[in-house]
Amino acid sequence: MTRADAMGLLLAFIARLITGAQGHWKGCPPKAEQRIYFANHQSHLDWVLIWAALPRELRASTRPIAARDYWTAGRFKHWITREVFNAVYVSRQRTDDQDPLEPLVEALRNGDSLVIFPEGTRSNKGLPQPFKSGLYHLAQQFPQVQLIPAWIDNVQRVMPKGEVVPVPILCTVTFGTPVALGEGEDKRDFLARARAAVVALQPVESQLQTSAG
Ligand SMILES: CCCCCCCCCCCCCCCC(=O)OC[C@@H](O)COP(=O)(O)O
Repeated sequence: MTRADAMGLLLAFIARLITGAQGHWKGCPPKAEQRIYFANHQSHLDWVLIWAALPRELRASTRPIAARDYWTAGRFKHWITREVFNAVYVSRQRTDDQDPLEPLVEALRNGDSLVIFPEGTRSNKGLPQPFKSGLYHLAQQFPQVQLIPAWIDNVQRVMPKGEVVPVPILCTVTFGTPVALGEGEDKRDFLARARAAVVALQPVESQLQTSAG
């Protein structure tokens, strides 16, 4: 076993410890078909929880989209995303001569499944920020790929932005019904609908907390 494999197992173990096991597949079963999972983003553990919730045989072909500026700055961050999780890096700064979605398109052409956090950054509010447009463009180009919304609950309290040491607390990942781009659907409408599909998966107890504080 390589060091990267061992790190993967260790992180999956930690994720299971703090989440009390698997995800809740409410709107779709885990399945070997090409998918783009999209979720709210509050913590580095978000990706690990989704990954740990997948059946082991689907993990190798399911890849996180990672911000290039953040995850290639520093040897450990680069190693863990490249070697352990086979991340697809995306540039968050726009340049004129390059399509930021190109690496994602290539991965999808390859048949890989992706996990995207369409807010593009971690937020510490209860509800997700508006979604960036990448998800819409990918939905247009890859109509055959299933778009699966997911809500990750409570992780911000395990490892909020700025914290290094995780605090054990129960977390859940809930997967919803696939969302499809409507024929001729407007970009803004689709992105708002996709975000609403994620928010709708928030467990009731946690909705109460969000609205209370
Ligand atoms: C227990 C020790 C925890 C170790 C954590 C290992 C984490 C591996 C995480 C791989 C994550 C890949 C997905 C990242 C998605 C992404 O790239 O979102 C942007 C944020 O990331 C950083 O940007 P920001 O929130 O703006 O600081």
